[in-house]
Amino acid sequence: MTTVPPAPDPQPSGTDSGEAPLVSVGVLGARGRMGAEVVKAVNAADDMELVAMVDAGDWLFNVADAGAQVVVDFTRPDVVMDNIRFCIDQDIHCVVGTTGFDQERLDTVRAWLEPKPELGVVIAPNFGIGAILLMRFAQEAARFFPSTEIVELHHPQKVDAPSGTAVRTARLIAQARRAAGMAPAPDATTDSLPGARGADVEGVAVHAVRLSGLVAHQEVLLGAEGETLTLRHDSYDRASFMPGVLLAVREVRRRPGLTVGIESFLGL
Ligand SMILES: NC(=O)C1=CN([C@@H]2O[C@H](COP(=O)(O)OP(=O)(O)OC[C@H]3O[C@@H](n4cnc5c(N)ncnc54)[C@H](OP(=O)(O)O)[C@@H]3O)[C@@H](O)[C@H]2O)C=CC1
Ligand SMILES: O=C(O)C1=N[C@H](C(=O)O)C[C@H](O)C1
Repeated sequence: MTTVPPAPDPQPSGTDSGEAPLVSVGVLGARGRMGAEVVKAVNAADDMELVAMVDAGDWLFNVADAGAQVVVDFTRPDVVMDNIRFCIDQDIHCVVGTTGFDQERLDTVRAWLEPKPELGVVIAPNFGIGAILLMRFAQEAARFFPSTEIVELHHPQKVDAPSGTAVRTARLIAQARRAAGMAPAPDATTDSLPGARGADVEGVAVHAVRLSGLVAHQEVLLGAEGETLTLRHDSYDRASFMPGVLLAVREVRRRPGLTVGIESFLGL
């Protein structure tokens, strides 16, 4: 797919009317499930203009040639680092929803940004407001419950497991448990089939379900003697991620450096 200019705008810059200029946005992964939703959302936003859509096999320079100020990336964990590097080299701000970021990758992006103090990159494993609140609630609750496990449930086309959201939730819970000086969660299992107890993310068990009919869902199960607390979030439609994505596109140009998660944009 080559660069596809948006429908002509009667006042493309917004400046003739005295309004703020439109933010020029390029979308990477534009033909994918999330990318296509971002294209729709940007086209519907009256303060943005879509200047480039790029997918696998397309010429990445299209986003630079089209003058994108902000690129939104929903591609794949195995290509996203190259895309970010490219955007930083081209002085383009980046909003990244693609998953697969560990501490090493985040440190690498931070290092790439050092010589470009005016540039912003936002990397968020989940732009859904409910999912962000679930992470916060889980973090708050963790210190009160000796046991915490995570079950994430997604559509079967998802390429990574566990989900980026589940990994981040587990890390936040683990951090809260460490800060509270808690012992490891009780678990007497000595004999199980490999995988039966899920993945171990900093001491928190994470279980991944892939099921036709699902979109993106997560439960955090917390247990103490005689009681459990279950926190659950459901994204039934990818439209649920769009308010967060558009917020990040608006914020990224005034947030230089690397921002992980959009909690701070929401006042959390
Ligand atoms: N942060 C958040 O809120 C959310 C994050 N995600 C994450 O977003 C990512 C994408 O998810 P989803 O949209 O479902 O996946 P899709 O597979 O539907 O979309 C990814 C698209 O990117 C394309 N692509 C692959 N390589 C490149 C490249 N080098 N340059 C440009 N495009 C490329 C793919 O093409 P092809 O199929 O030909 O490879 C595909 O069209 C995943 O990591 C997912 O976990 C998803 C939902 C919400
Ligand atoms: O691939 C998906 O669909 C999703 N990916 C993100 C993740 O891995 O956390 C966000 C959401 O769960 C949907």
